[in-house]
Amino acid sequence: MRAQIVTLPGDGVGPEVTAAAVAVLDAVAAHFDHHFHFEEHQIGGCAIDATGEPLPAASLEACKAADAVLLGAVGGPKWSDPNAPVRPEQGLLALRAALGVYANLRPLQVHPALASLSPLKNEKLKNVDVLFVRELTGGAYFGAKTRTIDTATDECKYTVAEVERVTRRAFQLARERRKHVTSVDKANVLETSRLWRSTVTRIAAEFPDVKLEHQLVDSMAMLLLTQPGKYDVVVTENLFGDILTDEAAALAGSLGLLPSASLGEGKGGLYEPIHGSAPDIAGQGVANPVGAILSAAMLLRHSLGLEQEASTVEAAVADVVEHGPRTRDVGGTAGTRDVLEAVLAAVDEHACNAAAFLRWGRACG
Ligand SMILES: NC(=O)C1=CN([C@@H]2O[C@H](COP(=O)(O)OP(=O)(O)OC[C@H]3O[C@@H](n4cnc5c(N)ncnc54)[C@H](O)[C@@H]3O)[C@@H](O)[C@H]2O)C=CC1
Ligand SMILES: CC(C)CC(=O)C(=O)O
Ligand SMILES: [Mg+2]
Repeated sequence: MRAQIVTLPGDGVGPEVTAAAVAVLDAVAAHFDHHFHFEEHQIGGCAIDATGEPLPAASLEACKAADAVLLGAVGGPKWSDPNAPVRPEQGLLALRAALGVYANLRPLQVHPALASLSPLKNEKLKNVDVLFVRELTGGAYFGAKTRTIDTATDECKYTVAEVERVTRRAFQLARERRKHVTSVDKANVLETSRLWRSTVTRIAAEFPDVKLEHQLVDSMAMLLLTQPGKYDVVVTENLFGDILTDEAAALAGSLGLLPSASLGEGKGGLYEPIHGSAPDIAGQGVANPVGAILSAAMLLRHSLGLEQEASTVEAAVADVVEHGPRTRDVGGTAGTRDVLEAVLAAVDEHACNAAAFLRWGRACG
C-alpha cells in the first residue's frame, strides 16, 4: 500500500518521540512491502518562531491532503507567557477542528511488568482495559473567550449534534469490546452536561445490546483509581476527558506510555501520544517513545486499515515493556534511542512471523 503521512513533530520532546514512531513505521513498511511517504511540517511554538503562526497554512493544507497525520507535542515555557498574543496550543486546537476529528480514542491498558509503578495494588490492576472516547472539537477549549483586567470567561458550549456523533462512535466501539459504556458528565451542576446526559441516553436506545451507565466526573476521578477494572468504554466531553486520561496514565505507570487516535468521518486521522512537550526532559534523549510508537500503531489500524501491521507493532512494544530496556519514567535508565532499537528488533521478529503468515494466506487463496 502507498500512504502519505504528514509528521508534525512540534516542540519539546515532540521531535524525539516522533522520530522514533517514524522509524517504526519505516520498519513496518520494509517488512510488509508498503510505501509510506513522510512529509514533515511545523506546528506549535516552533511554527510561531518560524512564521508567527502556530498552524501555518502550508502545514494545514498538507494535513488535509494526507492519509494520516502523526503529531508529537506542542508548547513549552518559551511560549507560555499568559499575556502572549498567540500560543502553540492554539495551533493544535485549530488543527483538530479543521480536520473534524471529534472522537479522541485513548486506550488504557496496564502491563503487568509495570504494575509496581502504579499507585494501585496488583489485584486491582488485573483486567484493566479501558477505552476513553473523549469529545475533541467542542466544549470549553473551543468556546468564546473574554478577558478584561479583572475578569475572564471561557464559554463551554455543546450542540446535540456534537454529542450524538461522539456517543454513536463510543457505542459502536463498545460493540466490538465488552458492550459497556460509561458516560461521564457533571449533570448535577452544568447545563452542557444535562444536554450531554439526555442526548447520550437517547442515542443509547439505538444500541440495546450495550449497557449504559452515567457517572459524575468528580466521583469518576476517584473510581478510576479504586475500581479501574470495572470500565470498558468511557465517553466524555473534551475537558473532562483530557484530565481523566492523564490520571489514567498514572495507572499504566507513566504519561509517556499512552497513545491516541483522533478520528472524524473520513479515513484520515490525527495520531499523537497523550502527553505534552515535557519541557523538563526535552533535549536529553530520555523521553519514553512508547506513547508515540503506539499512536503509530493506531494510525496503521484506523487510517490505513493495516490490522496485522498494527498488532505487530503492539506486540513488539509489549515485549520491550516487559523485558526492557526502559526509560527513566518507567523505572529504567535507558534512553529513547535504546528503547527504539529494542522495539525495532522486536518488530523484525514479529513481522517475519506475520509476513510469513500473510504470504501463506495469499498462497492459499
Ligand atoms: N498534545 C499536546 O501537544 C499537549 C501539549 N501540552 C503542553 O506541554 C507543555 C508541558 O505540559 P505539562 O503539563 O508539563 O505536561 P507534559 O505531559 O508535557 O509532562 C508532564 C510530566 O510527564 C512527563 N512526561 C511526559 N511525556 C513523557 C515521555 N514521553 N516520557 C517521559 N516522561 C514524560 C514529563 O517529563 C512531566 O514530568 C505545556 O506547554 C502544555 O501546554 C500538554 C498536553 C498535551
Ligand atoms: C490542546 C492540548 C494542549 C490539550 C491537551 O492537553 C490534550 O489534548 O491532551
Ligand atoms: Mg492533555
